[in-house]
Amino acid sequence: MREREDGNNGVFVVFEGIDGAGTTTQADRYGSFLRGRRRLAHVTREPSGGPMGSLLRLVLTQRVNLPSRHRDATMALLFAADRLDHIEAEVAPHLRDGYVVISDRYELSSIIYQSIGLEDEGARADMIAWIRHANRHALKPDVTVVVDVDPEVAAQRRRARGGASELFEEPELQARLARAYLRADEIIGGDRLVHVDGNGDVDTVTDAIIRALEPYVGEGP
Ligand SMILES: Nc1ncnc2c1ncn2[C@@H]1O[C@H](COP(=O)(O)OP(=O)(O)O)[C@@H](O)[C@H]1O
Ligand SMILES: Cc1cn([C@H]2C[C@H](O)[C@@H](COP(=O)(O)OP(=O)(O)O)O2)c(=O)[nH]c1=O
Repeated sequence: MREREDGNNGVFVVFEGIDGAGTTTQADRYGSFLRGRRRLAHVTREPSGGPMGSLLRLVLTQRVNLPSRHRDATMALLFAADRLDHIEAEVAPHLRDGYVVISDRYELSSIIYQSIGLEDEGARADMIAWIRHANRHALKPDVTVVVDVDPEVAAQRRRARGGASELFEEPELQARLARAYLRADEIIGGDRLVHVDGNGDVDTVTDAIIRALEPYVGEGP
């Protein structure tokens, strides 16, 4: 356990990937693995369960519609606001208490999803810089795990999971998102990021995640 400059003792881990990559499954399993090793672990997700996160869930399920002209920017601002609320209400208090906090999605989702609609490289780079600026007060994760999965595999898993499809769940868009996640290091160079192949069965992926995170989280209390 480390005493960080910001007074947090815990470790902040983020799981990222396209829809159906298995991040929810793997975040839960990693939390259970840590608890089995007698570590304090708290699993959470974005959009959060707070007021802005609840509004975002209504947008994602298309029960609330945002103005179409600046939808990406509006979404990025809502996600950034939800993130600050999530940190203050849930992430930071657990880190202060020494927990490993595992968030299913965080800033990288905003960077990738809210810029993917821009075809022009320059316009996309500008948008990413603006999103990062909007998130400048958000605590940096100690490590982000990107669970890379072929879009066809993820689509199959979403079908098996069932439920209504959400805002971003179109095959062509998901394929572009998968390519963007593979290149995440180029986008957020400097931040600690590890890639794990998420195409295997659940246990194989969990084992790979445990190995990849060991240098950052450790195994013992
Ligand atoms: N490695 C895996 N192999 C097969 N099915 C998986 C795997 N990981 C997750 N699933 C299943 O795929 C569906 C989507 O997984 P989920 O964890 O909800 O994905 P995400 O949170 O990334 O959208 C769920 O029904 C889950 O049980
Ligand atoms: C946190 C975050 C999520 N999202 C999107 C990604 C997902 O499509 C959706 C989260 O929905 P969720 O139901 O959690 O999807 P999944 O379990 O499949 O990951 O919100 C953004 O576009 N920007 C963000 O900053």
